[in-house]
Parts: sequence; structure tokens; C-alpha cells
Amino acid sequence: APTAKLPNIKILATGGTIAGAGVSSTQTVGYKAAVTPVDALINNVPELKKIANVSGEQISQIASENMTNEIWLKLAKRVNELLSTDDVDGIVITHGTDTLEETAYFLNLVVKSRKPVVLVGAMRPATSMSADGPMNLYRAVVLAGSKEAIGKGVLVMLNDQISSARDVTKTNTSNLDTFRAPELGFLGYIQNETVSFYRQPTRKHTVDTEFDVMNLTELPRVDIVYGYANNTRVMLDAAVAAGAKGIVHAGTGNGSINVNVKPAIEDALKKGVVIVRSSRVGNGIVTRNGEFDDDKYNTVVSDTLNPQKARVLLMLALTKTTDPQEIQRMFWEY
Ligand SMILES: NC(=O)C[C@H](N)C(=O)O
Repeated sequence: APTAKLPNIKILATGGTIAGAGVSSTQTVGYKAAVTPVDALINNVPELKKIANVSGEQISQIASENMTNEIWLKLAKRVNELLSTDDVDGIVITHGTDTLEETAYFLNLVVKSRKPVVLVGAMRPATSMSADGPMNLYRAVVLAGSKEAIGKGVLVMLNDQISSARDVTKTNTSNLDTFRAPELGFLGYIQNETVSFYRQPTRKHTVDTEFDVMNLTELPRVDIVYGYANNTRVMLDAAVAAGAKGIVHAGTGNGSINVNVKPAIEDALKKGVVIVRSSRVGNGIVTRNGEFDDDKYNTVVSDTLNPQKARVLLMLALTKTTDPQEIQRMFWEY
């Protein structure tokens, strides 16, 4: 029977390497992701029973490079449903690491609760020597059951490091120490069962956002177009032709745009496509009216959001408005 004092934590599983399996104990890359079901993940860490009343639910079973808007909506709705009851104190979401930061930021904008929501993954499959999944899962449950995590927005926990969904990104293809918010930093650490926070998000999240996905069945199409030397307008035109309602331009440097791409941006804007200027650099603010006259063109800058997170916010923004000024306001707020 559940112990009254322990927090009730729901584990929602989506797949990823944390549920992956290799062919040998030394295989740490090239294994198969998303094979172990959620109950087996939980049973594999019997220590969980000492810190929480845990139960699992399988939302999807995919490698996270295959994440979709549909799964995001299903996941967000389920998180909101569960957190609205008194039976659930916090949620842990097991997820592949490739798009974990995108799912985390999406939930950060649409979860309507102050209760902890923690995304966790692994870089090594459970079959590997020194697998990181079991300890990451344990620490994620510690965090989701902690008072310290309440009201901090959606959190990411791998490698004993706590990060904010907004700022964290995957920085190494295969190392355990991959989730970082370069320059802005971690929110805190976990040692044993002790959660220590040193900072908190300053941007609006969860209960303070204007986004509501509960009645949505789909999200507007937003594509990302990359900036590089010798660029042409071909990729941006292709996104418009495919029906994108918004395009994030992953610009060079401070969001600069190649001279050959600018006419394609103007044509897209005339068709009502919303253009957000982000940067491929990975750190720093994209300056409004800096490398590009945003006031003249009615383009939007991504602030410090990387292209894949700017895409998440732009999709949600487009569920409310197509007004570039309103959308710019959202990019300053979230
Ligand atoms: N480490 C991982 O989880 C990588 C895997 N490709 C995924 O994102 O599902």
C-alpha cells in the first residue's frame, strides 16, 4: 500500500536511449533506442519505492528524433490532466535526448501547474557498462518529489545537473555530460537525495503563460531554414511552398541573413508567413534591428532561443495570433 508521507510521482515514458538496448556491455553508440517498456524501467530501479509512490504510463515508444507535434499534444494534455488531481504530486517524463530540450520547452509553455515536471533521459542504454539511465531516473524522481522544484518551470535532470527547459541544450553527441545551458548555467545539482537550487528562471512559464493546448488537435506548421556560406533562397522557398505558417531562420552570427535569401524572406512575408530570426551560434541575444531591419520588414527576433526552441514558441504563438508585434512580445516574455 502507498505510504502517506511519500510523494506520488507518475512516470510518463516516451522512449529514447533510457529505454534502449545494445548488443554488448561495451556498446554505447549505435544501439537500439526505445525497446524497454515503462514498467520494466521502474522495476529496474527498486530504490524508487523508498522515495516515492511511483506508477508508469507509456505515452509513446520512439527514438526522440521521431518526436511529433501529435505526441507533444497528447503528452501535454495528459500532464495537465494528471497534475489537476490531488493524486499526483509530480511528473517524470522519460525521453530520448535528441529532442528532449524541445519537448521540455514545449511543456514549459503549456503545463498549467506549479507542480514539478522533470524530463530525464540517458546517453547509454541500460545494457551498457556504467549505464546512466537508472541513476538519472532515480534522481529525476527525487527532484519531482521535492518541494524545491515547485514553481521552477519544467526541469531537465541528467548527470546530477538540474537545468531549466528554456535554456538547456544538448551539447555533445555521445558524452554523459551533454545537457548544458552554455553561459547561462545550471539551476542546481542533486547529490544523493538532496536537491540544491542556486538560481531560477526569470522568464514566464507554466501557469503564467497565455497558451492553452487542451482543445487543440494540431499545431501550425513551422519549419527551420539554416544559414551558411554560398546560401541561396531555395530552402526558404521550399518551406513556404510546403505550407509553413512560420519559418525560423537559423541565421549566421547575430541572426544575419545572406543577401540571396532576403528576397525570399520578403516574398514569404507578403504571403503572411511569420519569420523569426534566430542564430546558429548557440549563445547570445539576436538583436532586433541589428543585422536586419526588423521594424521595416515586420520580422521577429528570437532573443536567446536557439532555432529548435524558437520553432516551439512560434508554433504556440501562431495558435493565438499572426501579428508580428504580438509575437515579438511573446519572444521577449517566454
Ligand atoms: N541518447 C538518446 O536518447 C538518443 C536517441 N537517439 C534519442 O533521442 O532517442
